[in-house]
Amino acid sequence: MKRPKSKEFRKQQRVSEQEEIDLLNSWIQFQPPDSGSNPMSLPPLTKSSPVGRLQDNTYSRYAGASRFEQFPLSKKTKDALRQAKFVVTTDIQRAALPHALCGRDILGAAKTGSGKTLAFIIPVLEKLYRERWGPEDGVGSIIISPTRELAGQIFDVLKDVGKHHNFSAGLLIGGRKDVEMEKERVNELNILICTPGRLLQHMDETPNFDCSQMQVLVLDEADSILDSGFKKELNAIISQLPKRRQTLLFSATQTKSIQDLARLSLKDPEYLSVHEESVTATPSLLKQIVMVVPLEQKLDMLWSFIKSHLQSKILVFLSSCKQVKFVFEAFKKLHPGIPLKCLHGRMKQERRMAIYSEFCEKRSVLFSTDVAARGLDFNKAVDWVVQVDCPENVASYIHRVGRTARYKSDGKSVLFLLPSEMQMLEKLKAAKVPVHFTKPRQERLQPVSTLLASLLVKYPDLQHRAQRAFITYMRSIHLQKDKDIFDVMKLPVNEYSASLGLPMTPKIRFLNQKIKSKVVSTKSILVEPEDSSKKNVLEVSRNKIDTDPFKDEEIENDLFQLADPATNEDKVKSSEIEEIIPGTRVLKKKKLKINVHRPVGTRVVFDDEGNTLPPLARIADTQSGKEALLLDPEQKAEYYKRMRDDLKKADKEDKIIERQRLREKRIKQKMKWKAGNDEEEEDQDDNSGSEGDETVKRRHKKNKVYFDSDSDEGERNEIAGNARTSSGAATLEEQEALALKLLNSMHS
Ligand SMILES: Nc1ncnc2c1ncn2[C@@H]1O[C@H](COP(=O)(O)OP(=O)(O)OP(=O)(O)O)[C@@H](O)[C@H]1O
Repeated sequence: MKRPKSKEFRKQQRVSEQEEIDLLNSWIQFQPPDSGSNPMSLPPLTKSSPVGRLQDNTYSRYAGASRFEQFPLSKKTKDALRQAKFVVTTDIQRAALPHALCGRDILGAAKTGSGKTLAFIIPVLEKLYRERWGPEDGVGSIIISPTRELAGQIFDVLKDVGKHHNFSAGLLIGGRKDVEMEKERVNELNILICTPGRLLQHMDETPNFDCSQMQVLVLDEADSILDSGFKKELNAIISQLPKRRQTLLFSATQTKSIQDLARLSLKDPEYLSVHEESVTATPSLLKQIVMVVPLEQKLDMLWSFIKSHLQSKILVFLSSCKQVKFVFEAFKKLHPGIPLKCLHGRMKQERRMAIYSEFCEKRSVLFSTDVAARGLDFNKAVDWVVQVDCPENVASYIHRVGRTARYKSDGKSVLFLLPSEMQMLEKLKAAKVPVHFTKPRQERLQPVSTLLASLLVKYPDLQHRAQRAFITYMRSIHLQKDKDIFDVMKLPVNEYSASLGLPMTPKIRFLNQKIKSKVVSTKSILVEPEDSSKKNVLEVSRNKIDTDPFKDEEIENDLFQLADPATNEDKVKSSEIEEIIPGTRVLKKKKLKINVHRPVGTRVVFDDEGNTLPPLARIADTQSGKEALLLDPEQKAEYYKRMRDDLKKADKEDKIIERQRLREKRIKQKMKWKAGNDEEEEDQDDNSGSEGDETVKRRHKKNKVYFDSDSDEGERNEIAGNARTSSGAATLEEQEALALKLLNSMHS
């Protein structure tokens, strides 16, 4: 009984769909926007204006319309938009939709969080609908995103707005294990949302993968995809796509390179930069602060910031995976009183997605590489974006801060600049980014470096992470293109290393050890005795939240003035900055000093007060008064011989432990590798750490060798001071006992 009825119903539906499509086509063609015009300049229709086919067989104007219902869109799309509470268009939607619906190529630029996703999702759905695209037609549209998370987010929007359509869509991103299943199904999918690497993998490996009929190509974050990082992949992809297609490019920072665009063979593209006339390049509700923070104070500043914003959702950008891992692990051990998370390109895809979703839902701090810099629209607003490391350029800055203050909501951001990076301020100003330059409140800083030093003593793994974080940071600065801003030779290497809690500055082999450390103000490093560190940890976490060096009212007044180091009352000269901001590592009474420049292999000996003793003083201890000064030369020689023997013995023991540790590490890594665990690839280059696509991993593999050597360096540094001796086959327990003994003897 039901069958004929449903057949009839389907037929009826087909007829009414065809009628709707005919109407839409006539409507679109009746009064298309002039080529080269920006529909934003047209007066909007009133809310009560008649829409669609009018009585005199004409159609209403849709160029310049400001409500979705006024556009020639299918009922299915309009219903979904209404249900998702999308009623009024944003500027970029108002500008782009009329041209896109006419089938024109578009190069669209609009501020972050201004609704670019809908500006391309709607035309994709409408084009395929009007073409009556079905399962048998295969791939009709390809949407490319630079990161997996962003691809996932676009997929969610597509599912939402396209829920009444019958298209099949697939999310093709790297890091997913079900690639074989994907290969079986990919030809049945109508809309592909993908990262470049995975798409290329299908083009290369999937039998009969066919996109020769595809209609619309979209590049979200187009400038990033057209960038040299994805050049090869994109060229290979484009070469397999039909020339006759519509191409839509969107980004908050658009490419203007003719060369880039030529690769895409755009046809008379419409350049729509809707906020070009705007006074600012960033969202108007975004309050932006820039602070000069010396490298060795960055973690103190970050810690203080987190401690004073425990009720906020904070996104923290660091320049490499290894830095993210180190800061996350170290701060987690210090229990700041707010959940901490981390996100970087070396994590398993499932975990990345889970962390992304958790951060959408909960108040927390997310430490991230640039993998979260573009496009992500965290569900519940991000309160603060903190850029601990300077972004590589202004575009990157704009995308990072754009994770807050999205679509009518407000937000705040703070950028830590090194004194040597002050040029960035000029560049931001030139790019119409309104930043407020402010000085950090030194008296309210909560130093964390000494706590880190204690943690590193307690957790050798963390020390390893700190070394890697140090090396990758140095390398990231070394590799930055903009040498006006980034100069590795200007970095206070030793102070920075000490601020991470490292007892010694790791060697930086890639610089051929050319870095000369600037005048080292603190020649000694501070080490807390273990129990005192515990006490300090507790004290820090108990600290009151009322010490906020970033108080918001400070930035309210002249937030929208461009900070001008030359005219601003906070006139900044690098030399002055160093005066303004004293070193953090102020010696405190009870702290112990260890001379980091002591000869290799020298043991540090402490007196009852906890002060370090030079070797002779140790002998003097056993003598009294003047006698101590008149030491018998023979006695002295004998003492030194004994000491050398002791050291040799200790070195031998150290060496055994270290070899064992390295062996275990290698075995562990092998097992991990065998198990196909692609997470936590410790020895890989993660200098950018910002990519989520496996293509990018491939790209980085070249560097892997380079970084492996850096890591070796780190390892060597860790064991610096230990003489090389033959290996002994001690058991793990014995090694541990030995290590414990050595540690105790060092601290007793
Ligand atoms: N017309 C609209 N009405 C209400 N909300 C909208 C509208 N268009 C988009 N939004 C919302 O605005 C937010 C930002 O949109 P979207 O992520 O598309 O911005 P974007 O311009 O792509 O940002 P980015 O440059 O960072 O990628 C989203 O939460 C989205 O749901």
